[in-house]
Amino acid sequence: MEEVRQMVHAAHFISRRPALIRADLCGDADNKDVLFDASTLPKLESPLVPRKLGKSLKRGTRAWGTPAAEQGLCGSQDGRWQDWRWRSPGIVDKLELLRMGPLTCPVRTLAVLIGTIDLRLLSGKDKDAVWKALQDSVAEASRLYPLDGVTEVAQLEAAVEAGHLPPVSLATVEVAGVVYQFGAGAPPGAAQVGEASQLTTWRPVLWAQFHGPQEAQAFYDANLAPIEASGTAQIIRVKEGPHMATSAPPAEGHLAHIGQALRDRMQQPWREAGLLEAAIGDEADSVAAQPSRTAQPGSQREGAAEQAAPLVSRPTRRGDGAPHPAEARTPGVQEAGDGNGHIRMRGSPLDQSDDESDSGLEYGMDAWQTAHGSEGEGTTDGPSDSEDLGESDSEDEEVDGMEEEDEGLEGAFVMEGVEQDDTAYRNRIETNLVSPVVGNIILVKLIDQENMMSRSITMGRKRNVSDLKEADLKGKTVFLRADLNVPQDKETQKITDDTRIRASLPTIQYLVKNGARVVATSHLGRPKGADKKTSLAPVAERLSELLGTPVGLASDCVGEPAQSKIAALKDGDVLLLENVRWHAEEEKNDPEFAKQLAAGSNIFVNDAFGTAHRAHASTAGVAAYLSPKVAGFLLQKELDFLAGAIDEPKRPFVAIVGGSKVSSKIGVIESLLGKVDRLILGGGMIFTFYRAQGYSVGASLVEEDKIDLAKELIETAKSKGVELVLPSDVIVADKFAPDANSKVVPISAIPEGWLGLDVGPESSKTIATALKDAKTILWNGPLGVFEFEKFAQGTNNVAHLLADLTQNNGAITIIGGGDSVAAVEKAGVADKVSHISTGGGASLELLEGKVLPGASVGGGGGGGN
Ligand SMILES: Nc1ncnc2c1ncn2[C@@H]1O[C@H](COP(=O)(O)OP(=O)(O)OP(=O)(O)O)[C@@H](O)[C@H]1O
Ligand SMILES: O=C(O)[C@H](O)COP(=O)(O)O
Repeated sequence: MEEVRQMVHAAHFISRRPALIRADLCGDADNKDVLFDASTLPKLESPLVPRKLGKSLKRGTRAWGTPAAEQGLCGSQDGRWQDWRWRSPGIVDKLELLRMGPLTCPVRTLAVLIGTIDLRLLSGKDKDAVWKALQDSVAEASRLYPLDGVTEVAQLEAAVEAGHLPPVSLATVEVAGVVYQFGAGAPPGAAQVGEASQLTTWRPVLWAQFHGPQEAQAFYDANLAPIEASGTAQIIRVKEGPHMATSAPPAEGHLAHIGQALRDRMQQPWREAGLLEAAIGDEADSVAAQPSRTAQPGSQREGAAEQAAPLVSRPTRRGDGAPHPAEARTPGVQEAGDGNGHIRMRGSPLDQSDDESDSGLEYGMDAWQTAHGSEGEGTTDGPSDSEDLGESDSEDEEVDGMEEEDEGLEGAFVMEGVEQDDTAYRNRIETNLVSPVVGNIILVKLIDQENMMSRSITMGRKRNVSDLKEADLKGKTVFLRADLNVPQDKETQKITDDTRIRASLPTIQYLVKNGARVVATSHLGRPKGADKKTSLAPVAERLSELLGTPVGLASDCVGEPAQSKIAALKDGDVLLLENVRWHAEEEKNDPEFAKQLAAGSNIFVNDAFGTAHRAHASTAGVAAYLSPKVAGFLLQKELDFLAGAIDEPKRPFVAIVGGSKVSSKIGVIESLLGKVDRLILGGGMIFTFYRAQGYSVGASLVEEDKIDLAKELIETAKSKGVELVLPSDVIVADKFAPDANSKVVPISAIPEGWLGLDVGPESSKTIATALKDAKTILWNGPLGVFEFEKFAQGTNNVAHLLADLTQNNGAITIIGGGDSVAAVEKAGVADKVSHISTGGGASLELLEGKVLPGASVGGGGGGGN
C-alpha cells in the first residue's frame, strides 16, 4: 500500500494535475490490482514538470496491453491475477511498468515505476534533489491519501460508490493465461467494478519481448508463421522492429506453444529492445492500420520497417474492406471479425483519438505514434494531435529549458530508450491506464537504469517482514524459506560453519516474538533423493541451541509428516521441515509440490538469499499459494548491500575481483566496469590478463580461450575510464602445494615451470593505495590460494585493510563470494566489515545484474530485480 501511495503521489507530483492511476500490483502480497485516484491528492506546484511533457502526450498517449499471465509472461502462478483497466473522462495516464522480478513474481512494478522516471526530462535539475522531492511528496501523500488499505475489489466498488473513484469503462482480466481486454464501447456504466465479467467484449492479448529483431524473426518463423499459415490468425507487425501482433481465436495449443517459447526466451538476458505483441482473438478491431501510415523518406520508421520487412504480414481489410463500423469498435463482438480471425483495417487510429471505444492495440499504435510521429517529423498521416487533448501550448511553456528534452521523452516512449544489455528490462511492460481525452501527463518514463536497482531496493524495504506486525503474525503459520545450506564435515556431518544459521536468526526471532508459528525450510547440499547425509537434523539442533528453544524436525517437508507437525504448532513455535531437495520436484519448481509445501501455512517469508538465484518450489513456487509474501531481514540486507549500495555507491567505488578463473567472473567484471572507478584484479585470473599483455606466466593458471576476452576487458576498462589495477609482483611456487618452495618475482620474470599463487608485497602496497580513498569497496574472490598459509598473505592483507577502512575511514565494504567470505572469516575480521554476503552464486548473479527469482518473490528488492 505504501508503495502505491508513493507512486500515486509521485505521479501527481510530476503531472500537477488530476491523474487516475492504475497501480498494477500483480504479484504483490494480495495479488490484487488497486486503483487510485490521484485527483484526491492536493495539488503540488512543482518546478520539475518538463515543459514538453504534456505536449508529447497530446500526440495520443495511448499504450495498450498488459502481459498475459500464466503463459509465462507475467501474473501470479495461481491464476488469481486480475488486471482491471480503468478509464475516466478527462483523465489520461500511461504507466510503463518495469517488471524487475522474474515472470512468476512481478512484485516490483511500483517501486520501479518511480525509479524509472526519465531524469533526462528533468535536465538541469540535480538528480538527488529530484529524487528527494519525490520522496518528500510521497511522504505527504501517505498522510493524505484517502484510499489507504484498499486491496479488494469490493472495497473498490465501495469507493466508486462513494464517489472516490470514477466509474470504469475499460478493464482487462486474465483468464486461463490470456489477458482479455474488455473493450471500450461497453454500455456506459456497464463496466463497473465487479460487473466486468458480464461484458462480452473480450479480446485476448499476449505480449512478449524479444532480445532483438533476429530473435523475433526466428520466433515468428517458428511459431507465428505456422499459426498464420493455418488460417486461424494473421500476424501483423504493429510497431517498428520485432513487434508483431496476431489475431486469432484463442486456440489452446497455440497459446501453450507461444507461451512456452516466450518463457524460454524470457530466461535469456535482454540484449536489445524488442517486443512482440500478439493479440490473439477474433477481433477485427484489434490491429490497427499501421500500413496506412506512410513512413516518410528518411524517417526512423522507414528505415526500421525496411530492416524488419519480413516480419510484416499485411493486414487485410475485412470482407468488403469498408471502414470499420462503429459496432466493430466494441472489441470482441463476434460479428466484428470476419469469422476466420483475419483482421480488418481502418484508418489511422488517431482518427478516433477522441473516441473512447478505441481498442487496446490501437493504443499501442498510438503510443508508437506518440514516440515517433510528431508534428514536423512527417512520419504520420494522423491528425494533428493537439486539438482534442486540451492541454494548451502556453501551459507547456511554463517550464523553461526543457525543449530539447522533448526528443528524449519521445524516444523513450516506446522502446528506443531502452539501453541494451540491461537485464532489468527483460520484463518490461507497458500498460495504458486510460484513454486520452483532455490530455494529461505521461507518468513514467525511462530511463535512469543505473539507479533502478537501488531505488527498487529502497522501495523494497516496504515489503519486508518488519511490515508484518503482531496483529498480522500472531497465530499465523509462516512458511519461512531460509538458506541453511551449511558446510559440514563429510564424515560426521558436523556443521563446520554455522554462519548461515546465525544469519537466519533475526527473522526467526522476529516471527517468534510476534506469535507466529514458524515452519522453516531449507535445502542442504545437492542430494539425489532422501539421504541421511543431507538431513537437516544437525541444523535443527544448532538452530535450537542458538534460539534457546526446541526446534522440531518434520521427517519430510510435505505430506503427513509435515502436516501433522504443522498442525500441532503453537504460537511462537519453530518447526524445521526436512531437506526440500529430497524431492526432485523442488528444483523443477513443480506447482503441485509447491502447493503441498505451502499447505497449512498462511504467510510466506523468504529469507534465503543464498538460494535466491534458484527458481525452485520453496523459493519461488510457494509464493503462488501464500499471501502476504515478504522478504526476511537477511534477504533484504543482502539486497540493500549487494544491489543498493553498489548501484548508487559512494565514490570512489573500488572493486576487487579475484578467484581462480576469469571465466567464472566475466559477468561480474563486465558489470562492474560500468560502475566502479577502480578495479583491482587478483587471484588466478590475473595470469590470463598477463598473457593478454604478452607476458609469459610459467605454469600459472591460464585460460587460453579467455585471453582475447581479457584483452577486451582491458580495452573496456580504458574506454570507460576505469583504472585497472593489476598486481606488479607475484609469489610463485614450484608446485601447487602448501609446502611448495616459493619466491617473490615481478610479473615479467615468472620462471618457467613455476606458478603464481599469490600477489606479491609490492602489489599489496599498490592495492592499499588504490583502496585508500575508497568510499565503497566490493570484494569478490581471494587474491591467492589462501587455503595454503604460504599464499594467503595477499588475501589476508586485503581482509585487514578492508576492516581498517570500514572502521576508520567510513568506507562501506561488501564481501561477496563464498571463498572471499571464508577468507575474511579466517582473517578474523568478519565483524569489522560492513557486509558479508551469505550467498555465493546468488551474490555473483546479483552483481552481474541478473534477476534473482527468489529475491523478488519474497517482496524484497528482487535483485537485478
Ligand atoms: N593464483 C591462483 N592460482 C590458482 N588458484 C587460485 C589463485 N588465486 C586464488 N585461487 C583460488 O581461487 C579460489 C576461489 O575462487 P572463486 O572464484 O571460487 O572465489 P569466490 O567467488 O570468493 O568463491 P565462490 O565461487 O565460492 O563464491 C580459491 O580456492 C583459491 O585457492
Ligand atoms: O550454497 C549456495 O550457494 C546455496 O545454498 C545454493 O545452493 P545450490 O548451488 O546447490 O543451489
